[in-house]
Amino acid sequence: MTTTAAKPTAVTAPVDHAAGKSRVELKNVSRGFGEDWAREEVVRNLTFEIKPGDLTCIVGPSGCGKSTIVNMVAGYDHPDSGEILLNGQKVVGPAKDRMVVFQETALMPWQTTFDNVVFGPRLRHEGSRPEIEKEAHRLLEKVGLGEFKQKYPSQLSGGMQRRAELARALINRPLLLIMDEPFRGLDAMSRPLMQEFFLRLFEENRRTNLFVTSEIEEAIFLADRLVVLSNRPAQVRAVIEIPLPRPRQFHMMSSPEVFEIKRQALEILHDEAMKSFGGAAHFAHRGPAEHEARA
Ligand SMILES: Nc1ncnc2c1ncn2[C@@H]1O[C@H](COP(=O)(O)OP(=O)(O)OP(=O)(O)O)[C@@H](O)[C@H]1O
Repeated sequence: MTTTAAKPTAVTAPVDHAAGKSRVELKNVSRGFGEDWAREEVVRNLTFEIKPGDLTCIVGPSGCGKSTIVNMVAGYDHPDSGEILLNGQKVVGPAKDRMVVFQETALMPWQTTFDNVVFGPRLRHEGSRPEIEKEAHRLLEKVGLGEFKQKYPSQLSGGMQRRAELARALINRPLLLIMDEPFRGLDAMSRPLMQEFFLRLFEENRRTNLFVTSEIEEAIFLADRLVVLSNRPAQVRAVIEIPLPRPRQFHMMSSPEVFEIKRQALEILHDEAMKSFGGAAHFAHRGPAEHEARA
């Protein structure tokens, strides 16, 4: 199956006053795993801000600690030191004001797309049943799944599943939408369609967004700001503003300023990747025999 829609359907939305007004601050956040001598520091003194109505992209080398950061912002995990604030309030646990869309589908396979979307609000008895269902219908139309409401997740393509997840997150009207490599694993046709679809959705109401990706082009295309991370332990290596106007269009990606931003970010990422390969490169250069002889 292929992704069928690249533009959110025009459906009148109830006013969401919270969208686009939330600020997230990470202040000297550190996190490690393991006991005593075997403890590994994964995030070190991380400080950055996600401004209201902005899409902030975290980019970093593979395994540097991006999901660990997401888990802490979502409240699934806690910093060892430092703090995370949402509109000045310390994040102490998961809540529906911070919704996460992960790269793996989290849709319940035994429920229809519609039932997946209404699941959270129904469980929490938020509003009347007709209200919840009306909003679910609206959101599913919005994400282009109007005709797929009664399908099960396995009957949807990867791109459709991500859109269903978006509807499921958005029904909670989160103050912060967190996307953890949501388009990883999509095929080469679906990924740009999803990027454009997601951009249009974001640009409609500018809900404050934290987006994690390891694709630098995707980050530049989507973001207002890139937070470029170091190798593990993750630290902020650079914060790069993306001066492209909105609505974003693919043709903007061939401008000289995008080329320069890409060069800057790739230089840092390459530098960081080389650090993790440092030991291996040194080993390869001298050869195993020499190492064994010295052992
Ligand atoms: N709960 C945990 N217990 C022990 N180690 C953990 C835990 N969570 C993460 N780690 C370790 O932290 C490191 C960073 O993992 P994380 O998934 O945050 O990185 P990432 O940048 O998201 O990776 P990728 O680019 O592969 O998605 C890894 O070495 C991982 O094993």
